[in-house]
Amino acid sequence: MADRNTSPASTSSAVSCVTVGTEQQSASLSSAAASPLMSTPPTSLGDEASVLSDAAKMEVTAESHEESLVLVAQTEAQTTPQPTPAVTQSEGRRPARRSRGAVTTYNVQILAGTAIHTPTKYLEKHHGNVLHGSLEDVRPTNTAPSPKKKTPKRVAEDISDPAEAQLATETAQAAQRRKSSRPDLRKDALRNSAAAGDVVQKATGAIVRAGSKLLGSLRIDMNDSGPSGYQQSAEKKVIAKRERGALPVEAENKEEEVGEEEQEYAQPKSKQWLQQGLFVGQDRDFNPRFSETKNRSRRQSKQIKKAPALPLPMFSMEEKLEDNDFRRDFKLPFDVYHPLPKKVKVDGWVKLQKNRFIGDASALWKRDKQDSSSCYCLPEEGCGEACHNRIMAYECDSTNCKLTSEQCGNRPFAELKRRAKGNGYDYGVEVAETEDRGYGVRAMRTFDPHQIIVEYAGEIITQTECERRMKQVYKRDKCYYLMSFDNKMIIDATRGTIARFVNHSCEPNCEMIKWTVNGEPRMALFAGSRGIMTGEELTYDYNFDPFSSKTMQTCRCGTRSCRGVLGPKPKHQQPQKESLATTIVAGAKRKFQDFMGMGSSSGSAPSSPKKRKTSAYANAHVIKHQNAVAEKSAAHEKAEKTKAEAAAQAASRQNRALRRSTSMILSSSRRTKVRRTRHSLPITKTSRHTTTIDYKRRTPKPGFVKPGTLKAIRKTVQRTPLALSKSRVSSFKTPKSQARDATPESSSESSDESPNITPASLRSANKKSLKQTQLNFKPLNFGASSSRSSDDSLKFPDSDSDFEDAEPRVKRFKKGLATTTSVRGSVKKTVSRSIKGTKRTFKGLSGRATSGVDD
Ligand SMILES: C[S@@+](CC[C@H](N)C(=O)[O-])C[C@H]1O[C@@H](n2cnc3c(N)ncnc32)[C@H](O)[C@@H]1O
Repeated sequence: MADRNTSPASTSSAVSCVTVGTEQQSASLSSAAASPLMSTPPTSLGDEASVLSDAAKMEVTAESHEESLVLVAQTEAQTTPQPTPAVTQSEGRRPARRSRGAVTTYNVQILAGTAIHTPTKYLEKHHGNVLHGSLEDVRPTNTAPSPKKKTPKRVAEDISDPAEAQLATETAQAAQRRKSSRPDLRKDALRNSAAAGDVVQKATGAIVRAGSKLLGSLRIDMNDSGPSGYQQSAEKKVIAKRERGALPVEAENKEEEVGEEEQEYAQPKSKQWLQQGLFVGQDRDFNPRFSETKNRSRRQSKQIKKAPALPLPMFSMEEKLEDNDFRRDFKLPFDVYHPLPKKVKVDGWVKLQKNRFIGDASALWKRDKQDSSSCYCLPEEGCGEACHNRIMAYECDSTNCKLTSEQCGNRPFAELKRRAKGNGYDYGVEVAETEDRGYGVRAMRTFDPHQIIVEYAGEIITQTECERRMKQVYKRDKCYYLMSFDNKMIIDATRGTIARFVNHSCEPNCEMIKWTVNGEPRMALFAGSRGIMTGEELTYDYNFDPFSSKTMQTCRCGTRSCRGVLGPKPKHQQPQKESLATTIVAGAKRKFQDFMGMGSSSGSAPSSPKKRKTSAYANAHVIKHQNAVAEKSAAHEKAEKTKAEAAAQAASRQNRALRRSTSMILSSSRRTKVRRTRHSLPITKTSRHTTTIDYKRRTPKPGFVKPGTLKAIRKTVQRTPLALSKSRVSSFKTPKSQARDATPESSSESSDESPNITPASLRSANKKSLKQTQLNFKPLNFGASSSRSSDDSLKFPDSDSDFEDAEPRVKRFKKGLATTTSVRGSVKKTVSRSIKGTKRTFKGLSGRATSGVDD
């Protein structure tokens, strides 16, 4: 116990609670409390806390006791000598718990005056007697006893307990001793704390003032200007006062101080936040004395050309670097937190969030309700890739899917709806301007592969309404926002969602897909298999239908595999087949028209609504391209025409020749008849059928059919009989004189000399003779005398068998004649048709070109 008492660290705890048991004890302890060691303030927070807690408990008691004891002690001290504190036997023993609980406990901390360490705030809260103001106010000016001081007297007089009286005496003595060295310590301490509070407050004020002045001076230095804000206004007031001369300098200074204090700290203003760094966004000629607006107007008046702020490099620095002219100073953009260029506002765009039916479309729509689909996915599958609805592009809902919306992963349009309720970044797309394709759509966030991005919604119209709009409403428009939808319906997104601004690309990053949602078809843009990055332009393949599009538009997507036009790649002109003239020319014409993008409906009529999007006006580039193609095609047509003419000439020559041969054949036939009549032979009928033949193979080439053809035919006819007898084939020579002199009579005579003719030999002889016909073009003297020398086996075909044998050849000639006639006719027709068609084509093309250029 003695050790503990001597320890300064344990002082507070040792002395914080003193149990007054006996007189001796109390005397010894009170003396201990009065010793300087015991007044050492606590050093630890825990200790202090314990002090505070004790102080709170015993505060009132201790205070009242202190006062009373001091008075009692004073009176007793005057009468009795001070007893020397003695250590009794019982000092080393701790009293029993019961005895300890029965006695009064005092807070010696407060008694000893060490409560100085209690924070002022705490005292203010828990003690009514904390002193404020200057020390003068606290210092007793009036020595007259206060009425309050009488109360303790009464209390002291009331003390009847001898133990308490003893304690009071001892405490009074201790207090007396303390008073001699530290008069009224507690009050002083309280005063001191109040004064210290004031000092701290003032010091804080001074520091803040100094800080603001320093900041002001810094601003002045940096900006070559005076301070700003409220400080400036305070200074202005002072200057104004000086100017008025209303105050002398000293008074003025005082007033200034007080004024500043009042102005700045009496009513603290809301905190002034710095909006930006000191130099960010400042131009060289920026004067901070002036407002932003005034600075701007001053700069504008100076007409200094400033470089516009650059967009951040990650999006456009590459192209800027490629631009050699781009060599300018730049400053950091103020809105560095907004990396993308600002989104644009599109004039005249009426936004629609969902489809709206116009006119008859609604009725038609109801009539053709969609089919249904359902899936049987398990929760663990989550309607993934294998979901039946997903495969069929049907959105799952409570009617066709058993999973909950949290479990199911096939509800894209529901997701879209959720996103639309969020902020712009949830929605994820915005309109932006492209360099050469008008407006476009840009992603403000990332999208997963195949994730829904935005719905293509607008007015649902019928084909009739579409045509009406094309003719009347959109006839001067450059862009159409029409998309073939479902069941001959068209979505006109002129009033519609942002999806209407999505441009075409030959290497797109999105897809436009039709889905069935709650039984209704809906179109939406989905991310492609690569997904989408923030800032990427969204594109899909327009997939124009070339048969219904009126004009092709040049594609400016700039991808490697760009097809050059919006739509499928134009087919190259295939080499023309020289088949039948009709087929050729008709085919060529169709291909030419296809290539030029002119269907049967081309002209002034609007294009078919089947096509997804068309442009009303072809630009100059397209027209140029079309002209080039037209020239090429015209040259080709011309070549075709020349060829056909040459063929026609040849055919006509052949025809003339055949006519001659026909007359010959006819005369021959007549003669045959005569002979037959004479010889009573049956007349062989000649076939008049026209066979369809291949133009290329059957039409004689120019130069092949010669005027001498007739002679060749005659010769063939003449020579045929020669082949009748094997023995005579080799000796086929007809002396001209003999042939000329030969008479039918003589020939008739000789006919009797050819009996050995078999059908087989005739056939083979015919073949051979036909071959020879083609090979030899010797003049044939058909009417020459059939007389022959005995050596020569030449025999005029005057016998029946001979004429019979000649019959197939006659047939073939007649057929040839018919064919040639038909070929001639068809060629003639085709050529005229071709010329007409070409004329029409050119007419149409020139008309279109003119209108396009005009536009
Ligand atoms: C549905 S709009 C797209 C939005 C359009 N850019 C705008 O400003 O409103 C279709 C039109 O955009 C233009 N366009 C779209 N993609 C294009 C591309 N790759 N090249 C050239 N023009 C394109 C064409 O004029 C086309 O007719």
